Amino acid sequence: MTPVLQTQDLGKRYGKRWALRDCALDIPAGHVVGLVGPNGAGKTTLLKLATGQLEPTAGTISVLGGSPAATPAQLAKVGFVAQDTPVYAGLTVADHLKLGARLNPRWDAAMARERLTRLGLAPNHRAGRLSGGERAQLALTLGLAKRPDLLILDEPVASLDPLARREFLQALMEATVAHEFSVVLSSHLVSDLERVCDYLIVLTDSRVRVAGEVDRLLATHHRLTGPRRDPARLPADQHVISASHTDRQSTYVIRTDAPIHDPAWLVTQLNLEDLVLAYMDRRPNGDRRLDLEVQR
Ligand SMILES: Nc1ncnc2c1ncn2[C@@H]1O[C@H](COP(=O)(O)OP(=O)(O)OP(=O)(O)O)[C@@H](O)[C@H]1O
Repeated sequence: MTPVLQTQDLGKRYGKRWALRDCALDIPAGHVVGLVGPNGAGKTTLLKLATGQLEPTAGTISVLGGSPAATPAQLAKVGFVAQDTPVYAGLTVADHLKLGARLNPRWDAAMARERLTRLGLAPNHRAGRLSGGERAQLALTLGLAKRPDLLILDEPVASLDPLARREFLQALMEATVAHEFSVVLSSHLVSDLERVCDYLIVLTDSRVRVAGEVDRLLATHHRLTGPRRDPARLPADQHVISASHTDRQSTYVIRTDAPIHDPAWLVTQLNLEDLVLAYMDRRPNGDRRLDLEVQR
């Protein structure tokens, strides 16, 4: 099956500063991909490269097997809702639906109408007078109604209240099941990602730190707690992701495919938030053997 997103040595530089570099991804179709990382990590840059709004400085990127935004057919396959959920301030809600129907070959008019009615967005309401959250709901509805093969959402739920966030993520999940499309969404809200994502990318300092299916990542990462131990004394197949020590105790987050038999360690499983935080931990980490791991 054609990957939804494939990059090789992908990089983007603004002036002298790399916003994204050495990015290698190969994401199969059919996933809801969570993209997470601190402010300024390069998430929006990656999403804009994927939608053809930015050109790479280095490397290559292919989306659904094609060059981003290269042809009308490619544009029709990819939906994008930007971080600031832009809408046309002078147009009404109904105008947006008419425009969507005219511009998108697979437009789902019934779904868009039904969803906006349920959300209480009146057709004659000017978009410029909507609240931030209502504007986001309009933009997200347009993204869903486009019925793309890949929907890219840059912090889609940031301006929504908790109930609206839950409703949107539920609708997104139902739509992916019903219409079998892929989603890439960035968010700082790991609990939201935990609810909907089955594939994770962690970006920090302009680089992909980890990428892979959530189940596999959770099965291969563990927290080890026990008597203080130097990282050099860990088995070679245990790759240190993060480490912290007190005088007597060490705590490691490691990645390994092998079972852990050492009785000195208390081994605990991680949840998605633990995993993300371990990769985002920027404390100096002595003998860190691996800080970049990409899995399919
Ligand atoms: N147009 C631009 N010109 C110069 N630098 C830019 C530009 N856009 C982004 N950057 C820089 O590139 C880096 C990555 O920015 P990006 O917006 O991709 O991060 P992000 O992970 O999406 O951050 P956030 O979580 O805060 O939205 C940042 O250091 C940012 O200042």
